[in-house]
Amino acid sequence: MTDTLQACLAHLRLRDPDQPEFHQAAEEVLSSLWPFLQEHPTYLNNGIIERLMEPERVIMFRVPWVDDRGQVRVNRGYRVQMNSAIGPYKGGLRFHPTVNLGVLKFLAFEQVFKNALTTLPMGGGKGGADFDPKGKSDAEVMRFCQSFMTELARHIGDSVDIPAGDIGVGAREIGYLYGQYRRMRNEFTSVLTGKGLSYGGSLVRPEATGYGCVYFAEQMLKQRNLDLNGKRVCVSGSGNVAQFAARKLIELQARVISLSDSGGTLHCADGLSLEQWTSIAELKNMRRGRLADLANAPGMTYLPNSTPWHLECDLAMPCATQNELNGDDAAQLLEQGCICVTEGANMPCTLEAIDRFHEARILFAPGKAANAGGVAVSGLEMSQNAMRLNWSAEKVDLRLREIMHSIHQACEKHGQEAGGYIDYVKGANIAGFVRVADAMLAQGVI
Ligand SMILES: NC(=O)C1=CN([C@@H]2O[C@H](COP(=O)(O)OP(=O)(O)OC[C@H]3O[C@@H](n4cnc5c(N)ncnc54)[C@H](O)[C@@H]3O)[C@@H](O)[C@H]2O)C=CC1
Ligand SMILES: O=C(O)CCC(=O)C(=O)O
Repeated sequence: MTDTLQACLAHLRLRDPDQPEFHQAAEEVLSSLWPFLQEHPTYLNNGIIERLMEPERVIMFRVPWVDDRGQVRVNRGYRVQMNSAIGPYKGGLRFHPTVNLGVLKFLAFEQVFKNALTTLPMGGGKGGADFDPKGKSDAEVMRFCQSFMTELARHIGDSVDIPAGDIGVGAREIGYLYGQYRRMRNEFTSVLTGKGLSYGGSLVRPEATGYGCVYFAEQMLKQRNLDLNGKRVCVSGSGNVAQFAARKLIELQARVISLSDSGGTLHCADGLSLEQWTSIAELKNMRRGRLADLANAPGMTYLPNSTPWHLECDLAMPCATQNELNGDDAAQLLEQGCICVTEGANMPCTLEAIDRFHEARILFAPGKAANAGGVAVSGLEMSQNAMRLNWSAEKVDLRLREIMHSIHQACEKHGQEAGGYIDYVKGANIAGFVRVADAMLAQGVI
């Protein structure tokens, strides 16, 4: 399998032909790692690549539940336990109709490298279901979560596998999932992160992914003696990551000129104010509405069926979902003068888009580095739970900043190119890989 990069990728495609997202994530990682692997043949000779590509375990299960009309519904649930060489499996749960094994394998694979970059002892995993919480009542979501956890509970534990949120799984879902686990096991442990503050959650966990992404962008700009002050930033998405990225950007005097959802883009040419941000957060988190509902709000223009990438901006922060920014979008961003792209979502840019950013020598950071703040603070939530105490928001935020800074340093160290350009993709992949691969080598062929 490992004779050449192309043979390796061809083998993966042949083995699981219906998993294009996983192939894409593998291609991104392996292409940038390949020269390093040639220089360090021990990894290839010990089958590290073959083992990294194959999940340690995949759990797939039926999730039956009853809707508000009394009808029995069935969804498919999953947990991909990808790699536990450096710690228990850790990674979110996604509830979205597009969830399938290939999507979760790509997310779990990315998570392995991301968690290693945080320097905390966490392996990688990801799970979820093809359940769509959109349009469901709270009672339906609760019954679904209880059924999902009834099966998942036998495969997780605070030293085994610690899930958290992702798309479609926020505070409400984590609460229902945690309640069911506690009821079944009769124990109060750190088996999930992203918990509510009243039952073991950490301050700053809800904000951490978005804030961390902005801290990372600050470090990137610093490379070129720039800062966020006055910069126009296109943010996509309007969920957890997008909201808190936008919030921190506003705090740091940047101009957030867009947010989006799957229906379209909200354009705010002057930059979102804190009041506008608050009304959007309330719409999304409390009323679970669509951005189209704000079409007539003052100072904002709603662009139906549109992504934000044609808007004139200095920075782009894709924070919605995978492959939301393609090669043509990248070309448009470059044409409009964008100098920095920081991925808040997991794999939001296609391989073609990344190639364009690299060719143009602009700053580009992959999600596994830039959005690692969320899982990092999940790790801090686990530490606080284990010590049975709570840290202040200031303390958690400071640790988050330090971790994002150290990830940036690791990218700089391993991603240096001729002329001082930093290839953050290469840097993040090599730094994450070495930590996991060395632990695998030390533990023998398992
Ligand atoms: N929540 C977390 O702590 C972390 C999340 N991520 C990643 O960040 C991304 C966003 O996740 P969250 O904000 O947690 O989820 P969320 O469920 O809170 O928000 C998802 C957002 O994406 C939008 N969206 C979904 N599909 C879309 C599409 N096709 N086009 C445009 N918008 C679309 C939704 O409308 C929503 O605004 C995902 O890629 C996730 O894997 C990464 C690291 C941590
Ligand atoms: O906080 C966590 O454990 C998971 C976060 C996550 O799913 C991600 O980093 O993509």
